Amino acid sequence: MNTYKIAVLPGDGIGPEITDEVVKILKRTSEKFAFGIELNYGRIGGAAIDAVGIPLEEETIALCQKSDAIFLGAVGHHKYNDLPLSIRPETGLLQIRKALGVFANIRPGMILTPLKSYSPLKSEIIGEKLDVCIVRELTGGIYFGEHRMAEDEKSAYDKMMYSEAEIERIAHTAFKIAMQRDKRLTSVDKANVLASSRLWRKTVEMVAKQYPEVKLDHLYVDNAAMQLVINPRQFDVILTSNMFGDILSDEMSVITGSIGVLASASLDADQKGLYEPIHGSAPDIAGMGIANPIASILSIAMMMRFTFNRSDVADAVENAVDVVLGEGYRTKDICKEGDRLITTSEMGNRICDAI
Ligand SMILES: NC(=O)C1=CN([C@@H]2O[C@H](COP(=O)(O)OP(=O)(O)OC[C@H]3O[C@@H](n4cnc5c(N)ncnc54)[C@H](O)[C@@H]3O)[C@@H](O)[C@H]2O)C=CC1
Ligand SMILES: CC(C)CC(=O)C(=O)O
Ligand SMILES: [Mg+2]
Repeated sequence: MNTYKIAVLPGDGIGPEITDEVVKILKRTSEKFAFGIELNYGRIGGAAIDAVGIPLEEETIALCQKSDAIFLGAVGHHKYNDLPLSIRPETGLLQIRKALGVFANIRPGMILTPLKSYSPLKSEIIGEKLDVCIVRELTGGIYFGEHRMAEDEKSAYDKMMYSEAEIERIAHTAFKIAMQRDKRLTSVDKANVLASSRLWRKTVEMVAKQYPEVKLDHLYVDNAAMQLVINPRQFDVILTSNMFGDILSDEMSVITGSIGVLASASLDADQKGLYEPIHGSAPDIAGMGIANPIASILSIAMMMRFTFNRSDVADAVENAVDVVLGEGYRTKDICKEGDRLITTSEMGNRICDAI
């Protein structure tokens, strides 16, 4: 029997609540599909700051490195806002991504069928189906450049830098994904203003020569943000840098109904991955039992598909989510009149039962 070694990093805010539901799903799938799981917990973000004064310990990095895959809830809370950048919870997240080399962040922007009417966009804009895949570069760019505040605190800068090699590898990831989909790729940059974006565009065009079947186009990020709302179906795969992908994927989450349902996989060159919902720690709803665990549960489906090659398990989890939503059960973020409002934990239980 295969045993999957999974590191579990709950983090802060709603992180521990949604992680509890993920663990239920892992246990249920391991019983149903007869594989072993070894879960090992680690600290990150505020949880690590409270315990040891820094947001990411060597011990957590080592735990992740010796695991087959990692699930991460979310990090951050305003109580850490006054800490220096270098020891904020979010820095722990950036550090673990870098330490694991998970440069390719795949964020599917899909409308789950039972949630079609939850999109704020008109039904004729959404059409029959919306399925966009955002491929975001995750370990470079402005989040990893030097951040400096002048001594008088009257000026500050953040350096945005990309190397050709960094752009090349994420472009290959995006083209390969496009080849398995509708073979359309939109690269999003700000090449009319930024030097790093000019290099981005040039490199993407160079990589494109190896994928002649893929239709490539380019958009500036401001226009891309607008086009996503005007006509999201024009997109198949969107390839973009770290910060632009961060912003566009939150926009995408609104189009698909709620940030509580969008999953993500962050992969290294060997498909080893860190799996996390796209949302943050949502301190405004932490501890209330109302957080939507679906984004995290669907991240486990991605883990099964990408790291463990278990499409059967991934399909079962995705299908169970569809069944429960199809029955009208909703957490607060996606609950309208006539729906059956349930808690975070009830949602996890129902999805488990439907697997
Ligand atoms: N991957 C991560 O760990 C991320 C961490 N953050 C951190 O999280 C903290 C809060 O950041 P925000 O900007 O408020 O973004 P956020 O994504 O945590 O929350 C934005 C809004 O969405 C709601 N929301 C988020 N997840 C939800 C869920 N599963 N179910 C229902 N509603 C949900 C929240 O209640 C809030 O109203 C900050 O410290 C931020 O730095 C933000 C984004 C990603
Ligand atoms: C710390 C942030 C870069 C996290 C975030 O917003 C994200 O990865 O979506
Ligand atoms: Mg984000």
